[in-house]
Amino acid sequence: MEQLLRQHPGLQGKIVLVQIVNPARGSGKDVQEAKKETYLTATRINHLYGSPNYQPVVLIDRPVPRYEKSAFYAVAECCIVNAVRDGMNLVPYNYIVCRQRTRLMDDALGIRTDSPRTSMLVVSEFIGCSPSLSGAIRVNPWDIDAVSEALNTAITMPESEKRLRHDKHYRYVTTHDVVYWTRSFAQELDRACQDHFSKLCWGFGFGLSFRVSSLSPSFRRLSTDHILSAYKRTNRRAIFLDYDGTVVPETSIIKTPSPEIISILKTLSDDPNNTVFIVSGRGRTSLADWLVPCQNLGIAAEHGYFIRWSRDSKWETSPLGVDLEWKKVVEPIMSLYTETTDGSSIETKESALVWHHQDADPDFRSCQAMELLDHLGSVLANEPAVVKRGRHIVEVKPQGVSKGLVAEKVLSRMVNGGNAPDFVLCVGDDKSDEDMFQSILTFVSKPAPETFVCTVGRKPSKAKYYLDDTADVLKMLQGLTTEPRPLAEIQVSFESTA
Ligand SMILES: O=P(O)(O)OC[C@H]1O[C@H](O[C@H]2O[C@H](CO)[C@@H](O)[C@H](O)[C@H]2O)[C@H](O)[C@@H](O)[C@@H]1O
Repeated sequence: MEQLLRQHPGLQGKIVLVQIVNPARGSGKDVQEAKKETYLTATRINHLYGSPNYQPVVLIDRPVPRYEKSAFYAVAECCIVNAVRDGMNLVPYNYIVCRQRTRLMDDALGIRTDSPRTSMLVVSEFIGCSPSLSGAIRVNPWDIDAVSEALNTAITMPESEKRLRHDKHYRYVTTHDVVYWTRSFAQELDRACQDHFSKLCWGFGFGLSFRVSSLSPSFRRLSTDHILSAYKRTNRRAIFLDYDGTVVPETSIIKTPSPEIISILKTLSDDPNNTVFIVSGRGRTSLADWLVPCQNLGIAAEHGYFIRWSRDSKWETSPLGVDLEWKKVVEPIMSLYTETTDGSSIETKESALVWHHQDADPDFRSCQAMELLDHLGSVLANEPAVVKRGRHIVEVKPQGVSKGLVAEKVLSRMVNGGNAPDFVLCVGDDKSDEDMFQSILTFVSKPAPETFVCTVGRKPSKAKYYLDDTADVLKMLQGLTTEPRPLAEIQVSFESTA
C-alpha cells in the first residue's frame, strides 16, 4: 500500500485498504512481533499519506463476525490475499460470492439488482487456491513492486474486463462446491480401486517422484527362449531399438556404443531378413558417427525428424517441422529456468530444444520441470510444437514428429514392398518410446506377426513385456544373433578328466 501510494500519488484520498487481522491461532513471540510490525506500518502509512478526513489503512484487530466480513467483501472493489505461505485459503472464494450479492444486499447498498457484477483479485502465487483462479492477478508476495503494480492494474482495469473476470470466477466457485469435490474424489477412488485385486502394485521412484502404480498381471518378463523360437521361425523381421537407456545404460557417462553393441547391431542389420532401426531422440550427427560400422542399420534421429534407411542412403527430413520459429520463444524461457536451476543446461538440436536437469537437486528439478512444462505448454498453445517430459529432460519438438510415426513409416514400407513383417521387436525405455509401442500395437494386422513390444524396467507401459536393464536387452539381442551350433559339430569327449 505504501509503495502504491508512493508510485501513484493520484490514488491518495481515493483508496482505502481494510486489513482484517484474523485472531491468530497461537500467541507466540513471532505473532506478537508480526502484529507490532503491522501496527507500525499502518501508522506510518496513515501518517505519510493520510489527512484528518482520510485514513489509507484501516486495521481491524478484533473478531469480525461473518455478516460484517461479508459486508466488507461486498463493497470492496479489489481483494488482495498475498500470504507467503498458505494451505487452502477460502477468502478469495468468499469474496467472489459476496461480490455477486443478493437482492437484500443490493437493496441495502442501494444498487439496482440488474447492475453488472464485478470483482478483482490479487493473489499470492503461493496460496493453495491460486491455480484455480485463472482470472486473478497472480503475484510473488516478496516482490513489493509487482504487488503494488498488480493493485494499480486491478483498480484501473476497465469495468468490462472486471466483469468478465468476475463471471468466470463466480461460475467456477458455484460449480466446484464441496459436493462437486466430494463426488469427484469418490469417483477417483472408485476408478483407482477398480480391478484392484487383479492388479499388481509397485512403488516407483524416490522423493517427490515416488508413485504407486498397478501393472497388469499379463505384463511379463521377455523370455529369451520364447523370442528366439519366434525369431527362428520367421524371415521378414522388423526390429526397432531405442538408444539411451535401452542399448546404452542411462547411468553410463560414455554414451558411445561399446564394441559389443556395434557387433550385435551389425550382425542383426546385416541379416537380409531383418530391417533394423535405431530410433532415438539424439541428433543425427552423433548417431551416424557412432554407428558408422553398421552399413545396413537404419537410423531415426531426433525422434524421427530425420530418417536414414542405411549408411549410404540420404537423410530424409520430416515435412512436419518446417516452421521452427517457436524456438525463439522457447529458448529465453528455458534460459530462465537454467539460470535458476543449478546443474541444468540447454541442448540445441536441429529440430528441438531440450532442457536437461539430471545433475540438479532431485526434488527441486522435479518441481522446476513441472513448472517449465506448464509454462511452455501455455506459451506454445498455438504453435506447431509440443512439450514432452523425458528422462531428466523437458523437450520441445515439432508437433507430429514422434517415434510412433517412424515405426508406422517403416512397417508401411515393408507392407507396400510386399514384405509384410512376420516378426516385430521393439524395445525402449522412456515416454517417447511409448508412442512407438502404441503405433506397433495398432499396426499389427491379421495374420498377426510375432510381436514383442518390450519396455526396459518393470513400470507402467503399453508394452506387454519387460526386461530389467540394458544388460538384459543386450543379452537378449545377443541371443538372437548367436546361431546355436548344430549338434553334429559339438564334439563330446568320453575321455576321463580325472
Ligand atoms: O530416444 P533416446 O535414445 O532415449 O534419447 C533421448 C535423449 O537422449 C539424450 O539425453 C539423455 O542423455 C543425457 C546425457 O547424455 C542425459 O542427461 C539425459 O537425462 C538423457 O535423457 C539427448 O541429449 C536428448 O536430446 C535425447 O532426447
